[in-house]
Amino acid sequence: MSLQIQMLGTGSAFAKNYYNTSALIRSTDVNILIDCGATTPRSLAEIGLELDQIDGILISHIHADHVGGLEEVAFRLFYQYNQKRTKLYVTEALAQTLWENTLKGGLSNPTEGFNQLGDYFDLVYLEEYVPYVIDTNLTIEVIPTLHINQKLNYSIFINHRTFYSADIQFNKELLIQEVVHTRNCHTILHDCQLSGSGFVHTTLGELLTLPAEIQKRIYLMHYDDDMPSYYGQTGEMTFVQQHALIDISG
Ligand SMILES: O=c1ccn([C@@H]2O[C@@H]3COP(=O)(O)O[C@H]3[C@H]2O)c(=O)[nH]1
Ligand SMILES: [Zn+2]
Ligand SMILES: [Zn+2]
Repeated sequence: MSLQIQMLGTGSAFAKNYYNTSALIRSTDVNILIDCGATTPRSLAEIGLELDQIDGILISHIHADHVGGLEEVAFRLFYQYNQKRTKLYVTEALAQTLWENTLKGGLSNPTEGFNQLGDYFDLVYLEEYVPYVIDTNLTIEVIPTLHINQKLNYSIFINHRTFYSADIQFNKELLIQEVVHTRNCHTILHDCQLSGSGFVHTTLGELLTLPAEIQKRIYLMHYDDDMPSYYGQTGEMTFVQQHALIDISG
């Protein structure tokens, strides 16, 4: 069984040298996208993956660097790919706000009679903390995490053993207790704000307070353009590079 994560982008919301952070889960049988920022369609084109080769899209939260490419994907699947549909993995609450507050303006179409998210995507509602089996080799689970006060946000477990933070404020207890001690995740993909105070993201300084044994499992993503100047300053953690493939089959 082959299971890999390919980073489509590794940059922060404001990075210009790196695409928006998003990832492709590539299993033997399916390709599942985690988030779809404004730059994600370009990154997919660069790796030669057609939109109709994506079996589903999982959304963490509705900031534009995570959902800004969804309108393009929806339109292109419909108009360029012969009304091809893909699955959208979301909690019901997130689906509601994703449509009402992000996509409705562009995607609603009175002529076609389109006025809901389900007119473009096959909605698969995820329950928080409930593993969802995509196929025999791939299970995903979303857990609510804190990013912006009172805004829906999810982090993701892949096959129980890989943790994808998406955008979160530092949560040391979650990482130590749940991610490492309870689940023994071998791979942790974590957002990382390199300078300044965190406020809505996890900072490099915060991640450096983790034990080395945990740092060894961490790939840093969602970084700013000054990332190269931090080489050698990330303890046991590694910057994941755009388009890099990480084997998570273990
Ligand atoms: O309360 C707020 C809300 C937002 N922001 C900035 O806007 C960005 C939106 O995308 P992001 O979540 O990747 O990163 C966020 C931050 O850079 C912030 O600093 N404080
Ligand atoms: Zn972001
Ligand atoms: Zn965000």
